[in-house]
Amino acid sequence: MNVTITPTLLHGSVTPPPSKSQAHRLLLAAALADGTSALANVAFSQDIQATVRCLEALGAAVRQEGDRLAVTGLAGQTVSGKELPELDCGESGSTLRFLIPVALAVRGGGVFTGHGRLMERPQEPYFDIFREKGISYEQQDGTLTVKGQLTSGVYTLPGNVSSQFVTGLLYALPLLPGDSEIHLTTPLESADYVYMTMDALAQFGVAVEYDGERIFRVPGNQTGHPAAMTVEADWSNAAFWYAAAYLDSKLDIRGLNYQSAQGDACIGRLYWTLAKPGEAEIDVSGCPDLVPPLAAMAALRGVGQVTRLVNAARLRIKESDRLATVTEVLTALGAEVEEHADHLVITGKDSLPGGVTVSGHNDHRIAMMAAIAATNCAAPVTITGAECVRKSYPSFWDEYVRLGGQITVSE
Ligand SMILES: O=C(O)C1=C[C@@H](OP(=O)(O)O)[C@@H](O)[C@H](O)C1
Ligand SMILES: C=C(OP(=O)(O)O)C(=O)O
Repeated sequence: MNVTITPTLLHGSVTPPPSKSQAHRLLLAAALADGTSALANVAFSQDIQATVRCLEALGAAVRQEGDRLAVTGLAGQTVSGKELPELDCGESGSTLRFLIPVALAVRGGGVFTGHGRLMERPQEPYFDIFREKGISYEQQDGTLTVKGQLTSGVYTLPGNVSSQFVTGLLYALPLLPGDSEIHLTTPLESADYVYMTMDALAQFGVAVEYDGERIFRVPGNQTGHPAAMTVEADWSNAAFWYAAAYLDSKLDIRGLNYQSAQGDACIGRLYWTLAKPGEAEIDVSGCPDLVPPLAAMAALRGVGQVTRLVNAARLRIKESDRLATVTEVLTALGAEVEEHADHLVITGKDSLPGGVTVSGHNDHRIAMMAAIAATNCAAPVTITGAECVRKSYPSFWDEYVRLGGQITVSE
């Protein structure tokens, strides 16, 4: 699907969709608990559909009524069958990395498949652990099979490849009979995502400890208890509407929790950082998903205003190489962006020429960035593969139109 945008500012009120990261976490905790949990305000983005499908494949029962889910957890159930479960993770890195250790703990392994770029995204921190612990793994033709007995003990891994490995272990290790520890060999990046994990586990009565530096202590033998939870609005996707507002759209962004555990809530603070004149440097190691909206803001910050988005190496291993795709798309629109190995330097302008076709790179956050930057372009912008927003925000284009955005859709 191609979307052609005739540039116009947006106006009106908008409530961001339910948080994808929080929904993944609550679903996992519910699926491992010893009873039926009630989750409200769940949106069925492709990534959440992937997590639901995989949890069902592991043996949890999920019943849907509108945006509510009743999830009956696995704890205490005897899962029949010796076959390894088949887990189709779609394009969701969270689903894959959260469920690899969980599948080992509850089913002795699994056969994981993925689409798009998913199976090319790194899993080495797990593979290194598996070699040390005698768990077999084999990756070929887009399928990853893991098999073995996960045992309690010390798990050593880097903290700067993806926090998703730590989250996966924090779900799996409490299920084992003995106590475990996670030792990080490098500082933890995206730390707020791990705090969000600990928060979700705590809601279901599972306790883990973090020293704030390199060590997690995870008591074993923990069974979570069911809970009733409502998924918060998504700060990572709210950031695109913040970017639109920064670029002069008149938006009332509603429904957000300002005390949220979502690290991307810092977009509120970063908005004001970019509103001040002068060179700005933003360390994005804790909030990598904000780079596309921040880059759109920086590109239109005002003539000659320099913004540096630093500590961004991990952006290269997302749905696309986001340092390359942010640079390519914004440059095509007429922005001034320098791509470096682990950072971007963006020099602001007052408006962009547009008048081009750009690829969404099968990356929801790149397509949404282009849509927001297009509000400040002089000539129409076409985004190819625009349906990729479904990964986290299926209603994005409907909302864009509802807010006055002018688009035409073609195949
Ligand atoms: O745990 C999560 O929900 C996520 C963690 C982050 O990944 P990294 O920890 O790999 O940076 C983030 O980019 C991703 O969109 C969601
Ligand atoms: C990187 C993302 O998700 P995941 O790693 O779960 O695929 C994202 O939503 O931007």
